[in-house]
Amino acid sequence: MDLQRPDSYQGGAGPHFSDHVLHKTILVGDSGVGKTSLLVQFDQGKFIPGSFSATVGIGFTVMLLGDSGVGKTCFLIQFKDGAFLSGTFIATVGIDFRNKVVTVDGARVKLQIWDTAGQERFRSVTHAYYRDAQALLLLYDITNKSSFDNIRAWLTEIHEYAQRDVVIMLLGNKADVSSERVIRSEDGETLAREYGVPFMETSAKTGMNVELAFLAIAKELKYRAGRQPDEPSFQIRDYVESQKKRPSCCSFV
Ligand SMILES: Nc1nc2c(ncn2[C@@H]2O[C@H](COP(=O)(O)OP(=O)(O)OP(=O)(O)O)[C@@H](O)[C@H]2O)c(=O)[nH]1
Repeated sequence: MDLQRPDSYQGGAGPHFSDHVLHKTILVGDSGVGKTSLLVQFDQGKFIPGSFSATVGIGFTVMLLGDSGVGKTCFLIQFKDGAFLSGTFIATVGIDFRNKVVTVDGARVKLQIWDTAGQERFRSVTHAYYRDAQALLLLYDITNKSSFDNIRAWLTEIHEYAQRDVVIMLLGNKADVSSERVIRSEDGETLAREYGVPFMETSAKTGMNVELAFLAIAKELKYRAGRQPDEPSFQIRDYVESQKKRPSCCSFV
């Protein structure tokens, strides 16, 4: 396999993405062969010895789901690197992943985030990964009605393939494109309430609520993993409602 960095790649920390080209590559192989180390070496130009998750102490797996083109890859890259991939849209093939460590109430929590292909033809591949996920971020595109209409079908699949107590969050992405909005924020809220899941609108372009989505998930999972006696109870829906930002302009056509 010949891994070519994009022309704009300069090495080191920080985003260096070409505006026009996005290469998507999947690393496959048995557990422990060094897929993560290879990815870190390519991304940061260094080898991190020892077990990453062992060093961090606590880790969770989060999966991004939703129709093709809703912005899952951009959402992940905005969270991981603080950059937005504009330009040509290249659909994800199969599954891809990134790690990021976040700090929750003073503790370091590693999130391993799986970016799945939204296209129907990859569904059987992605189903195989559902059971390993502790949280699912389910995205639709506020400018694309069918991506919203398909949320019920996604939830049916989730109930069929995922863990019974998986944490689910519904996200209406591309909230920055208010002029092309076709799904009202209230519609997202109503659907989320019906299924008892937290909801917010996000923008992988501006970064609105992107970090909050992952932080809320990390808080909920850490809370579930081992609540300390003096720790107050954590309600993810209340937390999201109190913290989320709303799009500044709410024009609706
Ligand atoms: N304006 C705007 N565009 C976005 C946003 N998120 C993604 N896009 C654009 O939407 C297109 C699709 O984004 P991707 O992140 O590749 O979509 P995906 O959900 O990963 O698609 P699949 O890999 O096929 O499942 C790209 O052209 C992005 O630039 C957003 O928040 N705002």
